[in-house]
Amino acid sequence: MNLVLNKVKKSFGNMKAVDNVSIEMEEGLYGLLGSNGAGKTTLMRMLCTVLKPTEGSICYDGMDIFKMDAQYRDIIGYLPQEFGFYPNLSVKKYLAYIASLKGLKNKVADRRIDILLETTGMKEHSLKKMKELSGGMKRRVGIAQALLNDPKILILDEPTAGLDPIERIRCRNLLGELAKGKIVLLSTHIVSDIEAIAKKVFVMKEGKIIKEGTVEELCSNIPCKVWLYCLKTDEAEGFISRFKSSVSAINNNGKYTELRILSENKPDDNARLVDATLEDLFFYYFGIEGGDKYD
Ligand SMILES: Nc1ncnc2c1ncn2[C@@H]1O[C@H](COP(=O)(O)OP(=O)(O)OP(=O)(O)O)[C@@H](O)[C@H]1O
Repeated sequence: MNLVLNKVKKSFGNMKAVDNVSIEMEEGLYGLLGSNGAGKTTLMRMLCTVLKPTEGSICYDGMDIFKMDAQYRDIIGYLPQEFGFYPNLSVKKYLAYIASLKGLKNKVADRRIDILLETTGMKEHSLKKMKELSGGMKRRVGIAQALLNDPKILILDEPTAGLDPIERIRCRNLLGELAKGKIVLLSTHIVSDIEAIAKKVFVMKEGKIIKEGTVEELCSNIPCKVWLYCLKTDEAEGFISRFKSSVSAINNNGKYTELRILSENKPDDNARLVDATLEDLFFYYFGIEGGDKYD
């Protein structure tokens, strides 16, 4: 099973939202990492046949997905950033409604819904109305609706957006489990969403995939050095303002402050060289404005 994108482009007028993307995915979970406006949603919408590429092809097991048409849509599950939301339906009724839209027979739908309520930890909330759910619960229902047809390909656009840290961990664990036997592509601008679970990460910037590889490969090939430097907190401010655009993390423990600095040169005699993390890589390519760890 594979999904192959060959020189895929999508333009809106003169704007190249996706620019010459060629990637290949097999079974497993893939992360699509990029800042706001990088082109992630546009790419995902093409993978779901919601949008047609301006140029290039997307093939599933060698077949053009746009020619496969309904046959392809039967094997795909999609969680858009904003999914259709019926506030007065209970979770169970909402899932039954989406199942009927997807053409599932009642008996099959009932069985799938029971399994998915269990898998997503929503069983005890199944009679709650959609409007009564927390952000995390809504995302879990969103994942459940994408899984109703037991898809071979699962496309999730920022599934953890707006979740608190506990819900985010829960969501991450669930997705790690779900990836068995499927191609899962998850977009995010939050490194920790994919760091531990992605088989491979695609880094997207200005419509292009600028890097791809396992987390280890990406981190070991970051084109600069990463330094850890611990200094007294009252001395840190001046140092930070001097190295501002190179400081990827600040950890203040009261009396002392620890800085991660991306620099070719040793920033201070007492700084020590450390291994890069995916967070450092994101900072290297997108800078301070690129992500929002607390989103
Ligand atoms: N229908 C459209 N018409 C015109 N421009 C569009 C359209 N859809 C997307 N764009 C533009 O294409 C670029 C990529 O947008 P896209 O939504 O794919 O990025 P993204 O990486 O998903 O960002 P975010 O994380 O903010 O959702 C942006 O500059 C956006 O304004």
